[in-house]
Amino acid sequence: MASGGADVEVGDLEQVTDALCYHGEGPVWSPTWGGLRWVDMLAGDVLTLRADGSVDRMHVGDVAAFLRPRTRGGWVVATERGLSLADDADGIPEPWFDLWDDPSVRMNDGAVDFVGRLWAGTMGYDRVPGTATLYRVDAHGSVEVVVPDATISNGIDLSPDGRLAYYDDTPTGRTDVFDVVDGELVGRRPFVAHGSGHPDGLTVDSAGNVWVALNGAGRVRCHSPAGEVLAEVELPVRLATACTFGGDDLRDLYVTTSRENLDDPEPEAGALFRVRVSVPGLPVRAFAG
Ligand SMILES: O=C1O[C@H](CS(=O)(=O)O)[C@@H](O)[C@H](O)[C@H]1O
Repeated sequence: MASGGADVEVGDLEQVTDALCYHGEGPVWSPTWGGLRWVDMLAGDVLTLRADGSVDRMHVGDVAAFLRPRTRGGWVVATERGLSLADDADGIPEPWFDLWDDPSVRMNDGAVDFVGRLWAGTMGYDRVPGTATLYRVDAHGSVEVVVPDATISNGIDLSPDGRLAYYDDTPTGRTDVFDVVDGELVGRRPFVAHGSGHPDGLTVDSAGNVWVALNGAGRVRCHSPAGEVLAEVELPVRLATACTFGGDDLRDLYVTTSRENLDDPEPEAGALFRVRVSVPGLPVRAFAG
């Protein structure tokens, strides 16, 4: 079931795939690969939705955390501790470099900024507080720590003018917002405290609204730039993990789901869902490396 507020309307929810994933995450719409790709994160697989509705699966490593197109063609994928690069859309990515050695920490969600740098978030397999980091990686592979001491570095995205960055460190129960000044994230403050569910992936639409997947609460909630709730998409499964806009007009909101660690998953847990919305998303930003 889906419901919309005055400024944002949402249509009926559609199940796009069977429950193909153990832990679906990281949906990205890109003309580079002709539509939607997402990950079955802990299987280390990247899935591609073809125009006829079929799904291709490609194994890229022990973990496939998130992916983005590259400006020169091909794509980048975050694996367990590093980044891999492919030169063309359907090419298998080759390891580029690892960011750390510690096997207790893995990649999680990420994004690309307006100048083509990659933001790569991490988490400890045991979710030890303070062991996660948000890194920034430039086109040449130079790495900087942007947010230290997080616990589950999760969804991150920018406002349409690039001046704000919204960020989930899941166990805080909040989405926070930073000012982006000369590419640095400064002035961190709470944007929204979510009453239910765990803030997971997020995406910002072309009006600057922030859509947050609430893992455990089975919904995606749309907040205005002022933080008010404008709309909500309710899923038939508890573990809603991430969302992105796709389709030719960028008005299809795709939502990934999971059955990670569930003893009693719903039959649809791990499926991909889609709903039409009245406000389009923003085109994907490609990695410059
Ligand atoms: O992004 C992720 O988030 C979840 C965190 S939670 O379950 O919502 O608390 C985590 O379980 C998952 O492994 C990770 O990919």
